[in-house]
Amino acid sequence: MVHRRRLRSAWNRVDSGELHQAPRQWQPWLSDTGSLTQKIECAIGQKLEVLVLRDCRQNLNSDESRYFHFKISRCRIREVLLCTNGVPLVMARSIIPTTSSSGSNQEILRLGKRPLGAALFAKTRMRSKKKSPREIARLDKQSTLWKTCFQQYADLPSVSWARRTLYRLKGRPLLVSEVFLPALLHY
Ligand SMILES: C=C(O[C@@H]1C=C(C(=O)O)C=C[C@H]1O)C(=O)O
Repeated sequence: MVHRRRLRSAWNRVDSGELHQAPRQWQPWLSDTGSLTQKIECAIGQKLEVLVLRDCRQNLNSDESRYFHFKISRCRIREVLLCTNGVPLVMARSIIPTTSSSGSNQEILRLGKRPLGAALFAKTRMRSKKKSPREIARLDKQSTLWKTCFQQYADLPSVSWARRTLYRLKGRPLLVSEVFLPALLHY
């Protein structure tokens, strides 16, 4: 009998004590619970540039399918680089299931070059008091997310620290993965 090879996942819950495994300089970025866009813009003292690499319906990678218990295989995926003065600071990949971008969410998620955080952290939006579940990972060339991001961003360092957060927009899930790039440490 062929046993399904258990998908290797490098992800650990940030509140499971794994944060101290990360390099000290990445820990505040991995654990911050507010808007990443706002945190970066505060650090750089100006608005971020959002370079949209892809924003279309695609297949999930194996890690993401497993995260959603294989219930969804194809949905809207948005991949961006958050830059300042043309220098990438973060690569982000957001999984937006069809059910999460329908109804009144459809207009809210019509983003273009606006950062997703502007929708998720809008003052007008009631935010649930519950903390959004957060995982962190040390990505290398064997990591599923590393391989997925490298297809869109060839300058991705061979070892990168990342986080992924399950946000909810009007109760509907969005999985946001963010890979931190070396230039962010200049701020
Ligand atoms: C979720 C946020 O939005 C940021 C912007 C994104 C985008 O525009 O696609 C994706 C992830 C984040 O880095 C945030 O600011 O916290």
